Amino acid sequence: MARLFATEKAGGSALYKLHAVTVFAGICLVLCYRATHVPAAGAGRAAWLGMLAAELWFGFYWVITQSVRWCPIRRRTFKDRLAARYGDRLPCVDIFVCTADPQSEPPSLVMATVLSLMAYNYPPEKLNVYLSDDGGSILTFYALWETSAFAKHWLPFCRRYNIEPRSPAVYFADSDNKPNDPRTLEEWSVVKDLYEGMTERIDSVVRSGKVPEEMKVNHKGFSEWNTGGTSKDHHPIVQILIDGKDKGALDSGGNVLPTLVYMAREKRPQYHHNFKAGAMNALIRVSSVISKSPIIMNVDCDMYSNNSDSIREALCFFLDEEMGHKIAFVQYPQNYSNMTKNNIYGNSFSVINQVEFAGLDTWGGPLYIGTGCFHRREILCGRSFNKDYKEDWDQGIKTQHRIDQTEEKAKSLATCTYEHNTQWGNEIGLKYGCPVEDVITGLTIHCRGWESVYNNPPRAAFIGVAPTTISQTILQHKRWSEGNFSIFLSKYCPFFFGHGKIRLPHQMGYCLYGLWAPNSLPTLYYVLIPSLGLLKGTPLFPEVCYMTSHISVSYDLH
Ligand SMILES: O=c1ccn([C@@H]2O[C@H](COP(=O)(O)OP(=O)(O)O[C@H]3O[C@H](CO)[C@@H](O)[C@H](O)[C@H]3O)[C@@H](O)[C@H]2O)c(=O)[nH]1
Ligand SMILES: [Mn+2]
Repeated sequence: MARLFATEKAGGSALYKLHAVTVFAGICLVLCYRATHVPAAGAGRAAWLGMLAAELWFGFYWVITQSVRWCPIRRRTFKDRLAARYGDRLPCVDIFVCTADPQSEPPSLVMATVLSLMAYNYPPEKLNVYLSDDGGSILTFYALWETSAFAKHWLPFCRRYNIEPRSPAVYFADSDNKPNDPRTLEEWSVVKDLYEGMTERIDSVVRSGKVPEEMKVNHKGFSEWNTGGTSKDHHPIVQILIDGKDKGALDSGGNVLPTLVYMAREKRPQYHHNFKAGAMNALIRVSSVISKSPIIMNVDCDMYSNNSDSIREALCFFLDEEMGHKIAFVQYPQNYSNMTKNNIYGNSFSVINQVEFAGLDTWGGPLYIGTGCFHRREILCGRSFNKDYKEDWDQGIKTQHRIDQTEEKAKSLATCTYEHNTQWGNEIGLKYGCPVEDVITGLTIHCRGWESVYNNPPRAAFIGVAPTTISQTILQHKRWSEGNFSIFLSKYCPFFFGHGKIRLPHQMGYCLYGLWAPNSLPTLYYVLIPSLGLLKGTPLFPEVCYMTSHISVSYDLH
């Protein structure tokens, strides 16, 4: 049967290997020189040996990086074959969006993300969007309620004109998207006005910090906030704003709408909430009584969908007859739209996105990086690889139940104590206790025998907001370096934990990130000591000889 995706070697690999061989020779020569030219004691020997140690480290680290550079591959999907083979008989998909704070993550932008996800080119009755609000804020709930109303106009508009991207914020901000045809223009203006009206209302409610009383009568959900409570101390809240199974919930074009759910898990000061991993695990459970789709996709609230075909592309991997049964998750790259002119903080992750993840894909797949990722529910919940296991792509809750009963059941799954004495956060769901919960979760999935796939289509699937200041950048890098290093030092060290479970280059690939933090020490040494040596007149590098026309000048730094 024709494959649903193709795997190709990335171009230029032979050239790269040639280059790597020369670099390797260079490294050997440098180390040789260092080892054979150690100065006498007192003439800078300590500094020299330090240079040797740093160079040994760099050489070692360079070898580690070869795992992800040696033979990158590219994946290409065949959505037309998927369509021909399955038509609309596709699995249900649950989409999880995490937000934490209405002040630093403005609800109007979160809602643009939610709308872009609801508008996927996918049968709406099979789509369920969940928003987890770790801020437990009535402002975010209000914004989502507004969104549920606007979606009735936005979704049919997206479909009718097949627009991209489907985040209204981004779409309307680009004046090139303004249609010329007068009839279309009229509809465009109506939808744009509705969108701007909604955004203004949300922003003004967020600015004032409270929802006007007359708005609160519009939905029973607002009463959840009647009892007081703060963002760190409140009962669990689950509100199904749109029930996709309700035959009466239709958009303005008469089509079914995707299910839309608001969740704020219970928070109490005496219980640790485990940050995003805790929110994700609560979402896994809550969704299991509302939709229970076999596929779970998750994104950060600032990452809108830029490509409405991403679900179908991910399914080309999962539903592929030959390889699909091995694939646990499909990871898309993190792309950003707000890069500073010269990308001075290196936030675009071009090397990771273009090279390293494609390189990791050769050896068993990219890391799970917490956003823009499609998982199989069963595997995220702890299943180990077994070649005879057949996924039930039909699973999911398809019949309508009473909303209030479902909500009550869901709430009981989002309490602080639910996970006590269970394997949640350990064997089941995302792992707790690590600043990069995503990476360690992905590692355990790989070690349970599964593979992952990296999909980087020409049209970016997700676009987010990168840190824009040096302090935000440093904070983020500190968390990532610290998190990956703590994995390296823990019992999950890829070389030991992964031994016999994942291939050596795959272990090396994981360690590349695990060793980011210690890499800083030799780097610091290498930028500081030679400069100090220069001031003191201690040479740490060989003499450089210039050949001018006739005479040869020997140039020494001291
Ligand atoms: O207690 C919390 C803290 C954070 N979040 C959400 O988690 C996401 C990521 O948090 P953010 O503060 O934006 O961290 P980043 O450094 O941007 O996140 C990157 O790094 C994290 C750790 O590796 C991954 O989980 C993320 O997906 C990845 O985008 C956001 O949507 C937050 O709203 C929660 O839901 N609850
Ligand atoms: Mn972020």
